[in-house]
Amino acid sequence: MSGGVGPIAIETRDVIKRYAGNTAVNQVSLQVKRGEFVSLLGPSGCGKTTLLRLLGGLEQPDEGAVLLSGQDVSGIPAYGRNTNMIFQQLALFPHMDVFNNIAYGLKVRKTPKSEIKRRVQDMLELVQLGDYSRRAISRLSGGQAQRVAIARALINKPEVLLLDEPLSALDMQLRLDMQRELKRIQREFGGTFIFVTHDQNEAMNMSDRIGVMRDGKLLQYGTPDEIYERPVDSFVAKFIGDTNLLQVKMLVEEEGRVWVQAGGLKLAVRPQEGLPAISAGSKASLSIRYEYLRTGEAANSCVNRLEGIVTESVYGGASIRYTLDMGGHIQLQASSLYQRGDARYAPGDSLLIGFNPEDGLLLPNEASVHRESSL
Ligand SMILES: Nc1ncnc2c1ncn2[C@@H]1O[C@H](COP(=O)(O)OP(=O)(O)OP(=O)(O)O)[C@@H](O)[C@H]1O
Repeated sequence: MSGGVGPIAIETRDVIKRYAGNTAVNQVSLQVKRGEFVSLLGPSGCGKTTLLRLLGGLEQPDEGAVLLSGQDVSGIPAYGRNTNMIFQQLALFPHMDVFNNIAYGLKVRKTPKSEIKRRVQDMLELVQLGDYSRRAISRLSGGQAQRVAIARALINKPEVLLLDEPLSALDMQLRLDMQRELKRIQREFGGTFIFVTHDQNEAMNMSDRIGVMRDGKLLQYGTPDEIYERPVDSFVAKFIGDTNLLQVKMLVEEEGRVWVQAGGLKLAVRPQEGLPAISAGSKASLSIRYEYLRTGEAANSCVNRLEGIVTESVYGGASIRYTLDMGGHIQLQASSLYQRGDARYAPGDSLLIGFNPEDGLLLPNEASVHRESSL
């Protein structure tokens, strides 16, 4: 298989899946290109696993269609599709060694022995377990077992590999290592991987595109940059990264700026491209990422300048996070890059903070928009 991103590998069209009165997946349309690494991200119960199982044929849609390489595969069970799945419980065969675990799919298909040997060896090289062929499964570390599961799932060259939180049982350091490993394996193998996680950092670290889900809906589908910088609503803004969300009232739009009011504060923000216009007098959310708020000297040159009282100061090595009381029950958090010798503020200090119109994002309050970033 060649690397790079190609035509659409797998796709859902308005897929709906219901369980006894509960709509687990609600009209989801998703397109994943060949060679992409896509994560499905969202809180517990939002429908990620159900969507993955629909892609893999472990569930069938009540409405809508699933297409694999342009062919409608709705109704075709998992064994009839050229997809494969890895679960959190890796389900390796404990009584077989590494070789036989990986070879299993080929043996079932009665592949000639010499070919099995060659392809298992290729897979062992891919996952960097070249010398582990005869090792018992019980004698593998957590990370090695993950690699065996990946090799076993890839040996039949599935068009799409579906991964359901396979790293969530690993401790933090190993989990970070395996994130990098999975990306490397995906690049070398050149396949299409779809990965379910509820960990936003994991999704950001690994993905070409992220699908953010909530209540069975795909709220937004885009690159990590798009999702972080242009979230479609306040839920996505808060779910990915740290952000201040202020309830604001729209005042007027003038000279390319929208003036909004939050408590006693009047703030200028840039009108939003690609989002529905919010009319004067109505309510919206203003999202300002912690790191977009400048503090101290740096705030002086900002269009919006505000004075707050520090209520908390948390030292994080490379940065400091301040919590500020802005009066009128408004609290803001600001994260400043920190180098030894920089000014530091303590609880009780007054601190000037600021941001420019382009660093504030006005968002509709509800998840009332459903936008897919253009492919
Ligand atoms: N087999 C089933 N029968 C009944 N309800 C189900 C079934 N599978 C899932 N659901 C329901 O569908 C909804 C979506 O579940 P799903 O497992 O897809 O969510 P998820 O986002 O993967 O959650 P988690 O991160 O907790 O695994 C939930 O309300 C769940 O209870």
